[in-house]
Amino acid sequence: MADPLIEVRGLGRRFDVSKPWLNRVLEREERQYLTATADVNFSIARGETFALVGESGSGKSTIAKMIVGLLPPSEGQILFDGQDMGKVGTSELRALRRRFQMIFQDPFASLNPRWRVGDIVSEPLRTFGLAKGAEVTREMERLLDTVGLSARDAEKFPHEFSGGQRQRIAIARALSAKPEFIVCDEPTSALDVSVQAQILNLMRDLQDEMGLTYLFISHDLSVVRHMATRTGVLYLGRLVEVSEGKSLFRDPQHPYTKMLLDAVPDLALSGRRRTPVTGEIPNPINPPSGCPFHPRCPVAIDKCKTDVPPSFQTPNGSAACHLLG
Ligand SMILES: Nc1ncnc2c1ncn2[C@@H]1O[C@H](COP(=O)(O)OP(=O)(O)OP(=O)(O)O)[C@@H](O)[C@H]1O
Repeated sequence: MADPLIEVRGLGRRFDVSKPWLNRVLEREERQYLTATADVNFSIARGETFALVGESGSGKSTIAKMIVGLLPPSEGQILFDGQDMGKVGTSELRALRRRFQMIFQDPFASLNPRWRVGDIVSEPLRTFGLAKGAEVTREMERLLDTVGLSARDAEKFPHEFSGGQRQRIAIARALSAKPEFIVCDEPTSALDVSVQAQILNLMRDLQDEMGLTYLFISHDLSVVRHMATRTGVLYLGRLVEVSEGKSLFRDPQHPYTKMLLDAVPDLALSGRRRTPVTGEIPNPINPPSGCPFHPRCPVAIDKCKTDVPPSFQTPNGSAACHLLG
């Protein structure tokens, strides 16, 4: 990819989930680690919406948090505009931080309930020195207008708004830092379906107007189909398939992607035979050897039990499956 804004290389994160020291000694247990993500690689081009999709616990939020610097990676690199985030100094990091923002699933939790909306939205303007004096108010009111709210809303508190309006406030706040890249972690999954569509359309309009780049995280394939320019499918912390545009939905390559799509009745099968959803997601503390999907895979071969599959080129992207090699 020419000139990606974000590059993620070999990104992994483990969590120490050991019992307290005394219990370990008494029960003769070793320390335990949970692998939330392992060897994740992808790039996001400027102006693109890269979606990460996967079931609960597949590692979506962990990746999002590492990218915005809320969680240090256990291994791998994150490059923002060519700069290795793990190697930049504090002042450079602060300057870079302004350029990427995050929108969370629950806007109520991410908005300070004791602050008025005007202060919430204008705080990044002051923090990053983007406006001074009367300019701050003018810019804050312009941002409220941009997201479909009004200047009168500036005096209110977050609890006076509906869920959709609160997400608009969170978007205005994110935009006030004048970011290039926004990580959207399940931004509409707490909202009613009709409100979801309004927020998704607002996000798309803002992207067109401002040339924003999105990492869009969702477990909802219908939402991903609406938003994504490219989609990555996560299974047990590993990226199993990446595909361009709508091709993931028309022509999925990885057996897990097929199973995931087939679990959604509204998504057309386009002539494929339905792959039945079988088995449970394994425990990430003790993941299967080889391909993590092999215990649930209807077409697994012996090699899948022993060897982690590399990523192979597919007609519209790549997929990590031995059968595609
Ligand atoms: N702080 C933590 N300590 C221990 N385990 C964690 C921690 N954070 C996440 N995990 C585990 O890491 C794995 C990935 O979690 P993550 O929240 O990234 O998944 P997700 O795909 O975002 O799921 P969801 O859609 O439910 O939020 C899960 O098994 C989760 O239990």
